[in-house]
Amino acid sequence: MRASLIQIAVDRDESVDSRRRRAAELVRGQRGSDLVVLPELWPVGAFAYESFEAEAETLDGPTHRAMAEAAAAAGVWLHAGSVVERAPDGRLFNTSLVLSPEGRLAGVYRKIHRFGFDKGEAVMMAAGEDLVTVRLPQATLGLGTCYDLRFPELFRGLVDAGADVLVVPAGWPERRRAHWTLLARARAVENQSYVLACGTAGTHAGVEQAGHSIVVDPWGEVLAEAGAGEEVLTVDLDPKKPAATRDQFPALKDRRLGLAPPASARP
Ligand SMILES: O=C(O)CCC(=O)C(=O)O
Repeated sequence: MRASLIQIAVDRDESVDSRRRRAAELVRGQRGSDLVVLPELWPVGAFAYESFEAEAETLDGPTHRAMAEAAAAAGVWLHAGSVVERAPDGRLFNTSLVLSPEGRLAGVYRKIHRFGFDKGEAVMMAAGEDLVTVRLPQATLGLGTCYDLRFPELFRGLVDAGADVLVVPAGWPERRRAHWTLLARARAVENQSYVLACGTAGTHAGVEQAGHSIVVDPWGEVLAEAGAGEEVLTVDLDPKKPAATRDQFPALKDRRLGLAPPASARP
């Protein structure tokens, strides 16, 4: 199973329309891959909070349309990264779209953990509530977005729902790049799953992006890692490897759920 991560540059000098056209062209160029992944909020920029309202799209908006056409033209499954979605009730969500090789909408994931503490995304956007997996012929994708990577229970929930390839689009800042790499490897090892973590390059809203998109196998080995600039990272995955790893080293079977709280915390 061939996966290509498109680490597109999100710089403040490029318009959203231009980047959307460029992203579509990059996706079209990935014919031969089975799965293509774009990063978080690449049309607008994950930190371009002042543009969120103006660039918000309905689910069937311009990014969806452009990406559906590009996925169908390339004949690939496309995790189209995320967009600022305006829901019918007016709320904004950080929403990821997965498209089939025919351009059909196969999955919608609204980011569950919003970043920013008391500002930015955390106050401007509503939180998703639902775990999302998407069944491909070769694998089951489990979806997370950027800051979600810090919350292991989300990914464990995805594994319990059958995921074996965890896909994490992001707009991760350079300043915390060491966390990005460490957390991607941790999520792969503890869940005995592939992790495809696709970030952005460039600088927008004064935030330098980490780049360094990374593909980790279910044993925690880094199969490929991008540099800082715009780049397409292509890697071949073995769809049998998550199950083989779980058979050979069956740590997931040793989970102890529902442990009692410490005696001192009991009423
Ligand atoms: O957790 C982090 O350090 C970065 C998270 C982030 O930038 C995001 O979720 O947009």
